[in-house]
Amino acid sequence: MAYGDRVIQQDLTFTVRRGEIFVIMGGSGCGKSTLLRHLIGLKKPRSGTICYNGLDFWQQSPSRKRHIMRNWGILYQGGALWSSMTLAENIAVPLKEYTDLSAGQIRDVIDLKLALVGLAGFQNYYPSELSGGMRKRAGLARAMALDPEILFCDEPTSGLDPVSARRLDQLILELRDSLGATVVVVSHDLASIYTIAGNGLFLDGETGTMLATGTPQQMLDAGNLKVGEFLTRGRDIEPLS
Ligand SMILES: Nc1ncnc2c1ncn2[C@@H]1O[C@H](COP(=O)(O)OP(=O)(O)OP(=O)(O)O)[C@@H](O)[C@H]1O
Repeated sequence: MAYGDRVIQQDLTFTVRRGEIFVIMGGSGCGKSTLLRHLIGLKKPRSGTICYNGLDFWQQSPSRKRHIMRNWGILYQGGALWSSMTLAENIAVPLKEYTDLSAGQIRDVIDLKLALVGLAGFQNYYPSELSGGMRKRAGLARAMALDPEILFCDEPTSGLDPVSARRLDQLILELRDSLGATVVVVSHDLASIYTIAGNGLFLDGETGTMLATGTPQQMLDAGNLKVGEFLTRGRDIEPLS
């Protein structure tokens, strides 16, 4: 992965398994968001391949790419809702763009998705009328509008108070369990990582590559000092040496 001549990360090899919550972790500026941009098809890797269900994404035709992307939901930092639209209108956008549902059916899906994230009855609220946690949950409802196979979340708990953050973690776990979605999360929130992560990887900004992969415990057990410091900071766990 590179911007111009500057290589951000290289030699990344990992697999996200269906139905798991996979967390991309690492310190500030190491390239987590850049990796996410590659995974959601916004940026082409300088070299190497990114495969979905065995298909090399960048080798696909534009229509096939669009078809693959139709099965993704994305929760951006802050929720990224359109401020001039109500929650119902926000969630209706992908439904109108990608489906032939009638207005009544779209209303039903909106009601369902808002109920799923604990926002039943908030259809006519504008994002500015909601708390940060509610905005994230509304963003999640929009990301889930098309019943995606893969849900990508960029720092979902950033900017939230601890109670809202843990509620969002629980919601992500529930969505994975009830809808069977695969979830890929960028996070450096330790409480969140230990709550939701099945597997993940640790990116290092200094060496520009991944230092560990696996469950958080496996990453700790692998004994890399930087990974150990990251995964035990502020916790009552002895850093590995
Ligand atoms: N559009 C861009 N053009 C050039 N360089 C960029 C661009 N976006 C990010 N970078 C650089 O790439 C590096 C990785 O950035 P990135 O945002 O992916 O890191 P991050 O791990 O997500 O950081 P943070 O945790 O602080 O959000 C940084 O040095 C950043 O300055």
